[in-house]
Amino acid sequence: MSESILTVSDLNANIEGQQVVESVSFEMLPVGVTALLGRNGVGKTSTLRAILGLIERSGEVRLAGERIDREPTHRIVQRGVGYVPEDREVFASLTVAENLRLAERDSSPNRELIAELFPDLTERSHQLAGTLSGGQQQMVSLARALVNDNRVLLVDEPTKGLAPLIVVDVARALERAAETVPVLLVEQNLQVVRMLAERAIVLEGGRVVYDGSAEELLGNGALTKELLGVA
Ligand SMILES: Nc1ncnc2c1ncn2[C@@H]1O[C@H](COP(=O)(O)OP(=O)(O)OP(=O)(O)O)[C@@H](O)[C@H]1O
Repeated sequence: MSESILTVSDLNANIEGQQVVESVSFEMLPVGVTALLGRNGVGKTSTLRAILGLIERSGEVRLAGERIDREPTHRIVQRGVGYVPEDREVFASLTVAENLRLAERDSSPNRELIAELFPDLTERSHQLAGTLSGGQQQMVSLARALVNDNRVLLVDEPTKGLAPLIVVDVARALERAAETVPVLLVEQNLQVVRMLAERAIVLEGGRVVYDGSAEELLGNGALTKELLGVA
């Protein structure tokens, strides 16, 4: 079995004095997509933000065996933890090309991979990002992370609020991206989870309540209803 790329042990996090992540532990294999699931407000986004040091937290986080939980966020990112936040942070008044250039931190950015994964963005390289559709902005957001070599990519609800056809495009881009970098994916759309993830970790009240096969979870209607609140 391959070694864990991301190991989270007894992670706790608070927002304004409220504990939002409670003793979360899991290991992530260095391949494919691991889905981080759970009902609204159970602490999925907070878990990603705690791994990145964006909120107050305690516990251990290791990247390929090395502790990163005592480092500031910019160092964690430099070490290769890519982040695609929930709110598609693009610079609206800059072009697509400028958005990508600003994200480049490696001396040899993955421009060919971006062109291959997102041909539409290449065509729109001179368009202002603020004039793109939600789906296109999500592609820019993903491309901004993939332009650098990451060891792991944390992606938060990439298909939220997108039209069904665009959801499929985003899922395909993620599937292709996951061939180059392991992805920890927060996703509410279970069709997307089914398509992409082999493994699922489910949170409830800030704690891990399931860690196992995504197929087994989603194939078990009663368990899916119990843990995710949907049939
Ligand atoms: N900025 C904030 N200020 C106060 N409370 C917050 C803040 N951000 C999150 N919380 C609270 O922390 C808890 C966990 O939120 P979090 O966003 O991590 O959950 P989530 O599982 O990602 O939810 P969702 O699926 O709705 O995005 C919730 O109770 C939420 O209300």
